[in-house]
Amino acid sequence: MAIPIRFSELWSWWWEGSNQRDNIARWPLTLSVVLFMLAWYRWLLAKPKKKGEPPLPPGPRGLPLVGSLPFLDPELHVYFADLARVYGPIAKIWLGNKLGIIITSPSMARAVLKDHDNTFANRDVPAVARIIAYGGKDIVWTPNGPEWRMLRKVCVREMLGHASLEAVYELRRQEMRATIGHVYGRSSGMAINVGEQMFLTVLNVITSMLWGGTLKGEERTSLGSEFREVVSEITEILGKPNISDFFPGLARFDLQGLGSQIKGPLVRFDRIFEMIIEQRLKMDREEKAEGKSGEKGCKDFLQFMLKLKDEGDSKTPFTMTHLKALLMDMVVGGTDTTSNTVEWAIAEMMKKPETLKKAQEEVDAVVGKDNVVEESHLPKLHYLSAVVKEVLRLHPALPLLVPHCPSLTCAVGDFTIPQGARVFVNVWAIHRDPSIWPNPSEFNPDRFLNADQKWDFTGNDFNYFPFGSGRRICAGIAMAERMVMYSVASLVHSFDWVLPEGTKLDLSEKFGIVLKKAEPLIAIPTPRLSNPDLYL
Ligand code: HEM
Repeated sequence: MAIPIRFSELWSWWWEGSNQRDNIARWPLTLSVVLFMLAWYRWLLAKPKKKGEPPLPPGPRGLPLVGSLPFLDPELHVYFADLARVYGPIAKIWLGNKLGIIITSPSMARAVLKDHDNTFANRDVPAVARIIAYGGKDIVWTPNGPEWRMLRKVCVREMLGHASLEAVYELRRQEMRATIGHVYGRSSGMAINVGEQMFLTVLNVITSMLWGGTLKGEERTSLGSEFREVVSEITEILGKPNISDFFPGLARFDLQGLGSQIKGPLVRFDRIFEMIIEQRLKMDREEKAEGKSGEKGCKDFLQFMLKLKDEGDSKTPFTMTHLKALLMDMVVGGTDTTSNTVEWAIAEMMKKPETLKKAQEEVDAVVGKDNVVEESHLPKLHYLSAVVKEVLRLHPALPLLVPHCPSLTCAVGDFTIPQGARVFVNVWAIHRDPSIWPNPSEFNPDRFLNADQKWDFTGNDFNYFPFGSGRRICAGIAMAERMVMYSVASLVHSFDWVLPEGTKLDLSEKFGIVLKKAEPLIAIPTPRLSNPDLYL
């Protein structure tokens, strides 16, 4: 997804992009003049074509060619919420040559994600995402159809369903205990970066579920640090605004060079994937030779996927490209989303210490101070569950979801949404609508303890849907819910948290492919369990 920029910056990207390619600098410029004329023409004529078809939604006029790009605020979710106040719950915005539709009310969200789910369950794939996802062969970017359904089934039912997650609890437990031990080791008054710690924990959990049975010891540790580097390189490039997305006609010229930049991390990832896959195949061959194959079922998701590749449905085959693209989805899609939510939870509770105290009292009562948190305790932690829900209300990890794209021109409300538009559902703004949520900016977990209202993550209630709704709802909800709850419970049970002297808690947000804290949470942990053995 592209982040917005100011016009001066847009120009400098354009300029840099052109200069990096001296030998072709002249003809893209000429070409762009022609495209400018075409884009302007299209922009002027962009209105419903069929007689009697409802009009496009209202929205700012913008400028020829660039549309509203010069006026965008980097905090895109806030800017879109402001537009909704002027133009209403369904609005249009021109981003270069691309038509964006902004949805900002529960009823419009329902129309798009439920009533017209089949039409809108598609994506407008950003140029760099197509490259990094092996040509868009992953779950996130594959269009609605048999291939996407097959991938979803593999992922949600077979790997990220409750039964599969239960089977690999020990892996999550080991990583969580290692994190708590590591934080304890640094708890002599030293501050830690909470988000960074959690990112490492989640990454280790995900990779150990993917190929934990394949790589061991030193090899696994060194791979972990390489992964961290590559993931942050990828998220950085994915977060940059790209002229190729605003002017799809120019995409093939890759004027900013982001397409070639992302090929670097892709090659590194691919090399790692190849190496791990080769290792797993070798282990399988050895086990077969020793007559041990099929003894205990699959040891990790990689083994399961390799089996599926060889034995799967011939009508919609699961290929090696799908396998690698799924590995990429899990590693890139599951890490930042989960770790940022944990960081927000600790930060919000530190800002309102009575909530932290209440959460700690609850965990103490359920787990005891002479014990460690286990996932089996989580269903009894009602207040903590309310904390997590409230954090995801205020700071949904993907504030505009992953933009949807209608496969057909469609009427929504009194307006037309043309085929191919990029549809932003501003769940962040809906979660802060004062007509739904009293004192919406206040962090108040108690609002989720009201027994009359069943708030959950199923996406059935369009007042609250941090994981999206409909066919394209998050594929990792079960995993995310467990990991966030388990992490927050373990962190508040094991430690008290204070800020380093002289620092202030800043809760500002920063828009990006994942909504982050503008300033990382740096906090000092103090052990609160009596027995040091509980930190080993
Ligand atoms: C707190 C953590 C998380 C949040 C808030 C979150 C939220 C979301 C949202 C809002 C979407 C887009 C829904 C839409 O477009 O309508 C999404 C998609 C997705 N998420 Fe998550 N997510 C989280 C964690 C995870 C994890 C841990 C995984 C996997 C390990 C994961 C895998 C995916 C995938 C594969 C998709 C694409 C689904 C599709 O297009 O069919 N997510 N997530």
